[in-house]
Amino acid sequence: MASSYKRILLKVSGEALAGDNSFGIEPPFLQAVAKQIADTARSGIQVAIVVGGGNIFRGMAGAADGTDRVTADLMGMLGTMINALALSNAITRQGVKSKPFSAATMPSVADTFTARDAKQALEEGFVVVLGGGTGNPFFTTDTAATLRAIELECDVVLKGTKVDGVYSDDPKKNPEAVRYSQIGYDEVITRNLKVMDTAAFALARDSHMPIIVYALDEPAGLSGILEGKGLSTRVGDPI
Ligand SMILES: Nc1ncnc2c1ncn2[C@@H]1O[C@H](COP(=O)(O)OP(=O)(O)O)[C@@H](O)[C@H]1O
Ligand SMILES: O=c1ccn([C@@H]2O[C@H](COP(=O)(O)OP(=O)(O)O)[C@@H](O)[C@H]2O)c(=O)[nH]1
Repeated sequence: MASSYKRILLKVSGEALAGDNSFGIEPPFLQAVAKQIADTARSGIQVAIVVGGGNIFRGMAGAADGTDRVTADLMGMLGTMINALALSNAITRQGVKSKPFSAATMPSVADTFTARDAKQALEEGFVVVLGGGTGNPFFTTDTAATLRAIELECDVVLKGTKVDGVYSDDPKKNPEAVRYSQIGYDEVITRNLKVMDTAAFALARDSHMPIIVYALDEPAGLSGILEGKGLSTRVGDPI
C-alpha cells in the first residue's frame, strides 16, 4: 500500500542520534536515521525534520545547575543546531538533497528559517532540517515540531522515539502499561501521558494536526509506518 502523505514533519530526538550513549552523536545511529529519511524522501514524500538536542544540552538541566534559564535554553537551542548540521549532512551523504535552517539568525551557519523559504526548498526536493527549536526559551523541540508542521502545511507529525507509541503510563517505568493504537488529543492531555509535552499536544489539537508516535528502531522503518505497517500510536481528533 502506498503512503497517502504528500508532506510530513519528522521529529527526531537528540538522544536518537546518541545511540547507546547519553551524550554526543554516534555515527552509525546518525547514518541509520539518515537512511530512513532518505528512503522516505526517495519515495516522493516531502520531508521536513525538527531535531532535538537532549544528547548535547537540556536547558532544564543547566538551570538546575545554576545557569539562568534563558541562557541555558539558548545553549540547548545551539545544541539542536549542531544536530541539524550533522543530520542534514548525513542525509546528503545518502544521496538525497538536504538543507539545514536555523530558527536563530546565524548566516554563516545556515539559512534563517522562514516558512516561505522552507516550503520552497521542500518543493524543490530538499529534505529540510530545522534546528534551533522555536527560537524561544521555555519551549521544546516537540512544540517546535508541531508548530513547524502547521506552518509548513504538513499532513502529519511523526515523532520517532525510543518507545513504540503512547502508553497508559511510562512503559520504561511501568511494565503493566498498555499501548494505545489511537487516542484523542484531550485524552493524552488530561491523562498527562508524557511522550510529548502538553504545549505540543494542545497546538496540534487546535490545528487538527495528527501525530504518529513510533520507535525509530521499528523494523518497518519510517516508510513502513507511513504505509500503516508496524507499531505506532496515532494521536488525533477522536473518532
Ligand atoms: N505514557 C507514555 N507513553 C509513552 N512514553 C512515555 C509515556 N510517559 C513517558 N514516556 C517516556 O517518553 C519518552 C519519549 O519521549 P522523548 O521526547 O523521545 O524522550 P526524552 O524527552 O527523554 O528525550 C520515552 O522514552 C518514554 O520513556
Ligand atoms: O523551542 C525550543 C526548543 C528547544 N529549546 C532548548 O533546547 C533543548 C533541547 O531540546 P529538547 O529538550 O526538546 O530536545 P530532545 O528532548 O528532543 O532531544 C531544550 O532542553 C531547551 O533548553 C528551547 O529553548 N526552545
